[in-house]
Amino acid sequence: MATSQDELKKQVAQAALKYVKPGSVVGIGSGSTVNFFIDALADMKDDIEGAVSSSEASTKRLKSHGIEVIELNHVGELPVYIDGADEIDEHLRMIKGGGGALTREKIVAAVADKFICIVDESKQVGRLGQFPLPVEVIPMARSYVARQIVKLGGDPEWRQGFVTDNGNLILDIHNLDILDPVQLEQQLNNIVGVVTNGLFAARKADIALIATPDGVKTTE
Ligand SMILES: O=C(CO)[C@H](O)[C@H](O)COP(=O)(O)O
Repeated sequence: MATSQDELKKQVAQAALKYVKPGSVVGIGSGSTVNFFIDALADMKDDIEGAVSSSEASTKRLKSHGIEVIELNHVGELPVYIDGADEIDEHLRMIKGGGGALTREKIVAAVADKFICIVDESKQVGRLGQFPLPVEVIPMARSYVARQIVKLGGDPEWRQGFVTDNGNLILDIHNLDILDPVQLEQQLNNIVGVVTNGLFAARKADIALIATPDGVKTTE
């Protein structure tokens, strides 16, 4: 019988537990794969100091398991950050932000010593860019930022009705030819009104755990 995608997500979430250091604070991403990780982490809650969360949704789930959520500003060391991705390439560069939590995810990832990316094999790509690239934008800059994105060759689409945890909006960029992810990440961030974008190329993952029907594969 074929392994379901949820089963793969559960397996990769379980495999990530071995990277959690007893006594430490754990950085937690967002999304359905991370939800499985949070559920698995609940069994270890007495062995960790707590968690730093990258979204209101993850905070709620962590608290529902009785896992203490600590404000990032109160944390000195964050050995690992565990998060999913919408796409990941062979260099462990990613597109993230399908759930709209990209800015807080990027902040927590920046603080962490190691970024462990947990995905099922459907997220692996040869070249980033099939998944629309999310950009978090200050609301009053929406039209201006959209015009600048068109100049870069992309087709921005306003994720209407969606508000980020930071009170901003999301433009999803379609049809972008991403030749140099590091350069594009910087170019997009340089547009006034952009908070950040979903390319995780300058700070990519350190380890990818990829769930396949034959087991979880590790890439470093
Ligand atoms: O970046 C994210 C949220 O902003 C998620 O990590 C990404 O969308 C993957 O989610 P899922 O595990 O549900 O496929």
